[in-house]
Amino acid sequence: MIEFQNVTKKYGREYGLNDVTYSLEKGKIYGLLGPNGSGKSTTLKLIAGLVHPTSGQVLVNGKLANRKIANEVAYLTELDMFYQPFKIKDMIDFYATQFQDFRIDRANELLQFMKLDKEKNIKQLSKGNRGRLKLVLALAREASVLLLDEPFSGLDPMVRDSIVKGLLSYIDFDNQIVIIATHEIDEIEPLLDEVLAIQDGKIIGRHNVEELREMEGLSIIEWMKRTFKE
Ligand SMILES: Nc1ncnc2c1ncn2[C@@H]1O[C@H](COP(=O)(O)OP(=O)(O)OP(=O)(O)O)[C@@H](O)[C@H]1O
Repeated sequence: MIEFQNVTKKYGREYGLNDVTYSLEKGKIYGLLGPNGSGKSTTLKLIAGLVHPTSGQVLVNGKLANRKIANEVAYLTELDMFYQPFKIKDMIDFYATQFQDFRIDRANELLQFMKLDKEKNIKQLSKGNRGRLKLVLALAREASVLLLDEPFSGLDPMVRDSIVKGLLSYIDFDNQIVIIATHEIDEIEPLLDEVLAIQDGKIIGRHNVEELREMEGLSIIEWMKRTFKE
């Protein structure tokens, strides 16, 4: 379980998050949706223990989220974090030394699925293939929390669909909490259990996706247009 308790994160005078309180349960896939600068990355960084709240606290599985929480949280960042002189296989080995829950057999399977050649140098990879490699590294871990920040950026629309479907087979639906922060809502709609709308550092709406569809007849995009207008 992830708990935000009156969490504020300020960067100088700027608010990244502004007094948010909510919790997320295991076994669900959440979409964190909002415009640029709304606080999506800040939210994920707080859960990953990479930044600290200015006030309030973030708990992951009952523990304060600090650097040590990286053992339990797999985080796909929007930034390029690759060490350029490495080959893909070196990156896989490096991750295996960093994280006990990293499964090399699963990484190899994912590399095949993503059509990546282990012998390729990282610096030779196109933006799309770097995006694929980031997904491989995050999904090869058996972490209780999986954070995906813009996981499909750089991937061409032709393959996004099949990659999104492929993702499903690497998610542990009973035990993992998955949070996907993205602008590409169409592709991920079938994956999501719940959506959270974030704006100006505040959660301004939260909904179960099936209920939206069945009871209100709304797609996520329609719900968002409504939520962000209010
Ligand atoms: N390191 C930083 N220093 C100063 N301000 C920051 C920093 N990181 C984020 N902010 C500010 O905090 C707010 C939230 O930023 P955040 O990156 O969390 O938004 P986001 O929703 O992820 O945006 P995007 O969709 O553009 O990636 C923004 O106003 C941003 O300018």
